Amino acid sequence: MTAPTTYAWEIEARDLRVRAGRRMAVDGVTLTMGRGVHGLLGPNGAGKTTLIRALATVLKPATGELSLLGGMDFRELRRRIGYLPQEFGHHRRFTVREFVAYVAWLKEMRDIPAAVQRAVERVGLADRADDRMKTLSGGMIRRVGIAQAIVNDPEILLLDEPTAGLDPAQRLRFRELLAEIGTDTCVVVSTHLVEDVAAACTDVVLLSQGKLVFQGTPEQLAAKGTAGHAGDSPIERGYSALLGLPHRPGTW
Ligand SMILES: Nc1ncnc2c1ncn2[C@@H]1O[C@H](COP(=O)(O)OP(=O)(O)OP(=O)(O)O)[C@@H](O)[C@H]1O
Repeated sequence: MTAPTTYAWEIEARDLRVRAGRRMAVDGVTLTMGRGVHGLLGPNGAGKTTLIRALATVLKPATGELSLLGGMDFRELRRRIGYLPQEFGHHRRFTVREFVAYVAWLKEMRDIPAAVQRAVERVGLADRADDRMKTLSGGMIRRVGIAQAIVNDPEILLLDEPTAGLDPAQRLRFRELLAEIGTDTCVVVSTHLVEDVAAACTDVVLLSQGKLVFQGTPEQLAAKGTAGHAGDSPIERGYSALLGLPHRPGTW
């Protein structure tokens, strides 16, 4: 049984600063995120991974406030969060089922076999559930990563570049799954693929150099762009406009 919701937002950050090494990689971010799919965008080094790691309670904020699910102790919080890191470590000799069950066990779940079966089915790996991880393709391993993140039906789901390594058909299915999960969960998904955001996100959060540049709907982001900005689609041009990237063919 889940406790009744007693908070206004699943995620609430106020003037949040988080260090990565010696650098303040998240540098004064204020935002709120509720249910829905929040696409976290930004150029390399913008601070997306660092923000997600702070939301996953892996990194402790240097200053500012971060309230997750209304504030509760870390152990309880971690049971209610799902997290797919960018570099997803797994045990090559574990089967898919063993690995997802192991994560469920770490989260102190009850009725683990049923939850594992459901998570594995949701990512389309039921027929590979008893195969060892080392026999899977890169895209399938990514899907196991998604399965372990959703096995506890989290209230906050954090996915750091989950579509890396997925082929186009898998990406489409993944977007559907995100939309499904986002109806009653706060999903934060970092990506470099602006078209993923347009197709799957209810809300876009754009970071640059550790600061929040924009938060709004994909349509509002698209409306920021003009033909003079870099990009193949309205939303990419909106992204470029907010980052001040002019259209300059032949340059990086
Ligand atoms: N462990 C570390 N030590 C030193 N600097 C770090 C460390 N981790 C991250 N950084 C720096 O902090 C900044 C933010 O990094 P972060 O990984 O959060 O960005 P990102 O938006 O996820 O980037 P990418 O899109 O390339 O994954 C970068 O300048 C990065 O070089």
